[in-house]
Amino acid sequence: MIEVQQLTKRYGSTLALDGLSFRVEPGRVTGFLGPNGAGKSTTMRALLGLDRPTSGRALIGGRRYDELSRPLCTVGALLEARAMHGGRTVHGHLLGLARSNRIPDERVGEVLETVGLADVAHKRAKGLSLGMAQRAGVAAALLGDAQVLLLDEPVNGLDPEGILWIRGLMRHLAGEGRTVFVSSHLMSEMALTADHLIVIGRGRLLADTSVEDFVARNSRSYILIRTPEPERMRDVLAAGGIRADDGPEGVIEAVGTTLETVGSLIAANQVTVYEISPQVASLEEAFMGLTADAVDYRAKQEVR
Ligand SMILES: Nc1ncnc2c1ncn2[C@@H]1O[C@H](COP(=O)(O)OP(=O)(O)OP(=O)(O)O)[C@@H](O)[C@H]1O
Repeated sequence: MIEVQQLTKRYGSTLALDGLSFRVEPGRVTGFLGPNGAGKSTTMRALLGLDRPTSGRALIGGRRYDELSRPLCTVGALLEARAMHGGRTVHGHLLGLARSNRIPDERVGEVLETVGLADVAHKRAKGLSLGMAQRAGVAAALLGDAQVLLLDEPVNGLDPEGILWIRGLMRHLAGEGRTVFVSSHLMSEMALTADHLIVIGRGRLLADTSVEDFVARNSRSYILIRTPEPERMRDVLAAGGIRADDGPEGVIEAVGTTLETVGSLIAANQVTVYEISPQVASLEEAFMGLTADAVDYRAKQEVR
């Protein structure tokens, strides 16, 4: 379990985290979402003892990172894929990590198999593709067989096959009862992978919700109608008990109805229409709506 309590981090005049609190439960994949600069990496770094919070606490299994006796066996983390020294082999890098954490040498072979790098284990890090480096980073995170896993943008640099693999791996690890906390700036990716979502913006909590609820609340569907007779169309819809919202560029959005119902009303009342089509607002749009203020704030800050 991960607990973040009233976490605040200030870098000079930048307030990166502003009293952030949330918990990440075991047995499920929790997506950590926010636009660029929201504070995701800062939170992860605070959890891993790489950044000292200005105030508040970031705990793993009830302890600060620097209080853990065998950190790698408590929390496995993937932060920066290119963190390996270019001259070392993947095998050498993992062996060094294993030995400094009192993890048996055999474990290195096991994790290399798990991430599909057994064949390139003796290649130097600088010769690896970004996708391979990402897999090597995942291998390091798995090395200590930790109950808590922190993955910062793990799909970065992976090809479609790699993306499917990492999704499957995260689900598998959560299925084993582990706490899996994964950051991303893509809502669509998280909707496919995560069970639960923590959404932040400007270092503050914006949402703490199940993916199911987020999808149910934000997948807005409607029938788009483009017509040269908007007033008549509105009257016809109102007479049929259908709500009509104003869409962009003068279109009408009929909510809570079907294409068939609207089509029949149009035919029965002989309204001229240029377009009638079903629409579903994407999760990405819903996410952008939720975080819009946070993004605006940053843009304004940068202009100053
Ligand atoms: N070492 C640092 N010194 C100064 N400011 C920093 C430092 N690290 C982060 N920040 C600032 O803190 C804020 C949060 O950054 P952070 O990297 O945590 O966001 P993020 O959500 O991980 O973004 P991204 O998706 O772009 O990685 C940003 O405004 C960033 O510019």
